[in-house]
Amino acid sequence: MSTRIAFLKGHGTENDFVIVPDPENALDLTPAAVAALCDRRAGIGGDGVLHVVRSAAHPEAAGMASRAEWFMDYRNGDGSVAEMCGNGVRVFARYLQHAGHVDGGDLAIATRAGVKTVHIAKDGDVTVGMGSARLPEGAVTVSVGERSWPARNVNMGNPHAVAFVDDLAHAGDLLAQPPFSPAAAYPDGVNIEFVVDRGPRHVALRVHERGAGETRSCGTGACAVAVAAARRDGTDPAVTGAPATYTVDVPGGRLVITERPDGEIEMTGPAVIVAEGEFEADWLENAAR
Ligand SMILES: N[C@H](CCC[C@H](N)C(=O)O)C(=O)O
Repeated sequence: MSTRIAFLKGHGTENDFVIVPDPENALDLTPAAVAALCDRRAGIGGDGVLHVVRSAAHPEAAGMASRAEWFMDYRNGDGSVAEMCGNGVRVFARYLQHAGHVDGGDLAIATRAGVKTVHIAKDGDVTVGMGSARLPEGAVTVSVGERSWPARNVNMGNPHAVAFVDDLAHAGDLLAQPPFSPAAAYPDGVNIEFVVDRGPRHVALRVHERGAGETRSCGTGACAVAVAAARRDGTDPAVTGAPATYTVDVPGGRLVITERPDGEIEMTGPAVIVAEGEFEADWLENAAR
């Protein structure tokens, strides 16, 4: 019997993750190993992996170790690396609390998009300081079948194209990534959100995520949608001087996004640890071949 490796399953509004605690960064989590873990038939299953590493033990996070003890080494389910995962940070914080590494309240987590401040509330919700959005210039178009829409290019540390549509069904089956143009707008790929209105400052989305396909929720995507909606609605906090709060319904639940006049964006939503277990190191090695 080979070494057994501990894992947990968690989700944030049904964006689900395989959590792999590895404080000393001892595991060689190759893209193939991540894809094997995320395989919903032959593996554990998930939209991505949250590799839990002490910041001081990871070359990409050592510089943040004085500000954040833990580094979220996030991987998409296809094995690719992404700069940031908003639902992932909430679940990561919940794991740190579950494992006894932190109490509730305030903590900081290192990510590839910098150190994020997190608050674990007593009511179970987790709030993440997501930083501010960048809005690259240039028109972008996304298409599904015969339909095309203008999209807002929003970067939350990772790239998003936000399209406002009349009906979320117009996004089709989202089995493949919708075509976008110009290709140069997103040289490293893109997460594409389709958005409808549900009421004043209340929207709903579907999303095709880079490296994961259609997911039940995308935290950075919900932030990108709130930012795009505020620019559309004339509620841009940098212009009005007042915070803009949007309720964003995702297929897996509800997120609340507040953008402040200084540009800082906060996202609040649930985070749940569903199960924990072990897998055989030999299994992963063979599955990842
Ligand atoms: N697929 C995304 C990363 C995960 C984002 C999403 N799960 C979130 O909660 O922000 C990307 O490649 O940029």
